[in-house]
Amino acid sequence: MTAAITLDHIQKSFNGHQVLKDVSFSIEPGTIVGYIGQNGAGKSTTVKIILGLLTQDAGQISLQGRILDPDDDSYKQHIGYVPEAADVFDALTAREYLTLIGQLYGMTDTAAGQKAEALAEIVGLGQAFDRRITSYSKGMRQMVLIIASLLHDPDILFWDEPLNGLDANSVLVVEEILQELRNRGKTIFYSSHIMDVVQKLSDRIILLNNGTVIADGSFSSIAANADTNLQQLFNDLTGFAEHGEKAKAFVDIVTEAADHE
Ligand SMILES: Nc1ncnc2c1ncn2[C@@H]1O[C@H](COP(=O)(O)OP(=O)(O)OP(=O)(O)O)[C@@H](O)[C@H]1O
Repeated sequence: MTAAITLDHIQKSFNGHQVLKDVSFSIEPGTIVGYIGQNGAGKSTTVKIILGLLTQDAGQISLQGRILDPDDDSYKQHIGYVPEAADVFDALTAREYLTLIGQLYGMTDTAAGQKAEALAEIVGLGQAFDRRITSYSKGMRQMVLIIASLLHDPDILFWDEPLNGLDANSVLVVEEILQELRNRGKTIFYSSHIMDVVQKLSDRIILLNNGTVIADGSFSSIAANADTNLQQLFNDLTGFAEHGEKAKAFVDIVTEAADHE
């Protein structure tokens, strides 16, 4: 089977600091991959390189068996992206914004508008669909981004913190949507810091630390024993043991009597 995503020895530095030292993996279609790592580990950088928003210093990327060519962006038709921090044109209504996105992917405005409205209705945005996005809550904006990433029915999804700002009910809906997409052969590559969700949803977990992949596999295959959970495993593998001491030292300083002028 042709891999959906293949990274072959990717390296990337910023200002002399090597963020990605040597990152390689290959992902089969129809897989949900949780891409995890500490803040600043290089998760967003990896995704931006795959999407052509950044250029790697070394290494090769293939999507659906085709080596990415920076001069040919036709592969973007097959990709959906939810960025971690999105610039939405929030002076537009959701209808206007999503119709515009659909058009950028080659849909007619009628088809894009109708599809977006039907999706918005299902996730509870129907009544707000013709309101400006400036008036939306964080969770509502996130749903707009999720719809925007799916309008053109892409094969591969890159979602950076897709559950950002969503309430508990919306999280459940999005989790089910992810699983349904996977069941229909889509590949989902997402990053999140919510370890219980990553543990529950991911067919495969890839843990990035110090610029390399230090764990890669299903949760049961990377867990040392059956009693652990992904949060514990993450702490162990990234060498982070002293969270209690850190919290105490932090609050000691907060509550320390200060000299005031
Ligand atoms: N355009 C840039 N210029 C300089 N440094 C950058 C740039 N983009 C990212 N970095 C640095 O690269 C490192 C990795 O950043 P990245 O955003 O990929 O991390 P991340 O794993 O996604 O983190 P988080 O979980 O906090 O979102 C950080 O040290 C960041 O400061």
